[in-house]
Parts: sequence; C-alpha cells; structure tokens
Amino acid sequence: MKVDGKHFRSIWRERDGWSVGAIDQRRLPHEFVIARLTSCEDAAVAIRDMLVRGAPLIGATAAYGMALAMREDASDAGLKRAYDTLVVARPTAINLKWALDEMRTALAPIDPLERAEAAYARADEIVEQDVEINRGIAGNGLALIEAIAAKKPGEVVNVLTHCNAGWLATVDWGTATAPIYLAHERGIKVHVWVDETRPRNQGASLTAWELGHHGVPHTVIPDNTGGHLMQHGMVDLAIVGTDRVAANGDVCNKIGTYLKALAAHDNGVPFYVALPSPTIDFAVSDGIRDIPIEQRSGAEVTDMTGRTADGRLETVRIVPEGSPVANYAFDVTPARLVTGLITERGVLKPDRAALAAAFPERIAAAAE
Ligand SMILES: CSC[C@H]1O[C@H](OP(=O)(O)O)[C@H](O)[C@@H]1O
Repeated sequence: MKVDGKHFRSIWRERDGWSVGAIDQRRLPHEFVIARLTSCEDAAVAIRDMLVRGAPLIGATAAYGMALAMREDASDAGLKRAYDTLVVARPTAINLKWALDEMRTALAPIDPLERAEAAYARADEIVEQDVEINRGIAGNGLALIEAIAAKKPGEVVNVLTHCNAGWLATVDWGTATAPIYLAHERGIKVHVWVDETRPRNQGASLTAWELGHHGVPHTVIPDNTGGHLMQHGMVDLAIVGTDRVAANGDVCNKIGTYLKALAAHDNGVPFYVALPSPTIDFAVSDGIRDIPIEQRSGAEVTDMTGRTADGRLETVRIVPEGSPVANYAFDVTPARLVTGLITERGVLKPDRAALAAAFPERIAAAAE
C-alpha cells in the first residue's frame, strides 16, 4: 500500500535477485526502517522477534527463508535443517507450516543443483498468491460494508478491528483491512475503531499507521472500549484477522478477540473474520482445545516503548519489579460467536461443511 505516496509491500525480493527486503515493524510508527534478510537464520529471527508478523506475512517470510537456505545448502540435509529451523519460529499461525510444506513439496523432488532457483520461484508465487487472495477478500468483504452503507445512506459505516490484520500483516492489502481499503477507494464513508491491542500495540502502532497513510478515517481506542461502543450503536460491524481457523470454524486470533466477539454477540453486532485459505487448518478439529497458544516474553507486558517529546525512543517499565506476568499472545473465539468468514472464495458460515465445500484442497493438505 502507499507510504507517503510511494507503493510498498511488506516483504520483497531485492534487485540483487536473492536477498530479501522487509519493513521492520518493531520500529513503526516512529521510524520507517527497511531490514535486509540474507540468510535462513535472518528469516527465522525476523519471524521469532516480530520484525515481520501477521500470519500470511510470516508464511511469505518463511518461504523466502527457505530460498535463502537453498543458496547456503541445497542438500537434502540442508532442506530439512531449513524447514526445522523456520517451522519453530512461532507456533500459532498455521501459515508458517503451510508455506514451508509448500516449499518442501516443490523442492524435495528436484536436483539440489536446481533447488535455489526453484525456491525463489515458488516463494515469489506464494507472495503473489497472497496479494491476489487478499484482493478477493477485499471484494467479498466490500459487499458487507456496502450493505450496511445502503441502510444508512450518507452516514459513516463504523468498523471495529483488533490488532493488525492490515497490509503489514500480509504481503499487501491485508485481510481484515482489505474490504475497508476497497470501500474507502470506492468512496464509501468508513471509519475504523482501532483497538490499540496490548501488549505489543499492533493496532495503535501498525493499523493506525497504515490507515493514516492511506487516508482512512480512524480512532485509536483502548482495548476495553469496544463493548461500550457496541452498547451505544457506534459499531456497525467488526472485522478481524486470524492466525488459524480450525475445521469446526473456531478462530484463533490476537488475545482479546474472544472478548470482542462476546461483546458483539451480546449487542447484535455482526462479527466477521477475514482470512486467506492457507489459514484454514483441517488437521485441528476443535480450535479451543487444540490450537497451540504462543506465550511470549513478559517484557512485552512490563515495558512500553515510545517517543519522547524531543524525539528520542525510550522504553519504560510500567509494572512493579517482582510482579509476575503472563503474556498469552492469542485466544480462540468459538465458531458460534462468528457471523461469517470472509475468504477469497466468498463469505462462509464458520463450520466444517462450508469450509470443506469451498476449500477441498485444504482437507487434502491436512491429510498429508
Ligand atoms: C492477517 S493475520 C493477522 C494476525 O496476526 C497477528 O498476530 P501477530 O501480530 O502476533 O503476528 C494478529 O493475530 C492478527 O490478527
């Protein structure tokens, strides 16, 4: 999407043909810094430390990580080592394993001498596929926004979102934000309530930054505000992203999503989840029971980083020394609280039958 009038993606193959450029999302919104990944290890660390984050972008980064690995060691042992290094970088977003499985399927059968070139080609395909999928999500989600706009002509459609499922969470367009960007570009009046999303503040730091650069009206709110807004008719619909959708339609997403879904259900606010099909995991039958929830460092809770009045970046502690901290990075929203799944093949009911009918290839993948 646009940053100061210039088009950017979140990740790309550099002009040298082999290194990988990525926006360092840990530095936003205060600094726009481009990182250059030159090894498989660089890609794994970038995912683990959230230089790049967001399920589809994690997958794309891992794909390029495999390509970087094939430049280093294209043997069968090198292929296994790269897979094993990257697949453990973060545990919850299924897109990581999906992308690595796609790369291994493409590379294992071919001559090691041809693997590096083939790896970059397959990674490029995964990147372009993400952009195309998100364009599909944009169109299918747009219809939902248009339907609301038609019922309140001339008024603003208020959308609430949680965390960042924007173009920074994907290669481009985003998932939850894709319909919002398209609606804005089509002249529909939209406004976005942006959950700040503690503890890493992906909403305050990333979603607000994205929307601001694209000229989309938005308001950053503390995470606990959404229920109040819904009670007072200030939210027309919620659209969030996801890191993994189980076969039963349960949705794993950033911590706090479940609470937002409960508030939406209690107030009759439509609650949609936008996702690309690689995020569907038919190997998991019950999301609440089976999806692994990443626990991250307590420092993400105890510390806050911001910019001082004189422009310096500073990190301060906001929790007493010695107070124990828990930092669950995701939660799982039961399918019964989800109005619909916005995918590249339509808006689906959050259940196995609908997912299987729309994406039979994902069932086959899970069976492998
Ligand atoms: C389009 S996937 C976005 C998804 O990923 C985020 O998690 P993280 O920032 O920890 O990678 C969050 O769950 C978003 O909804």
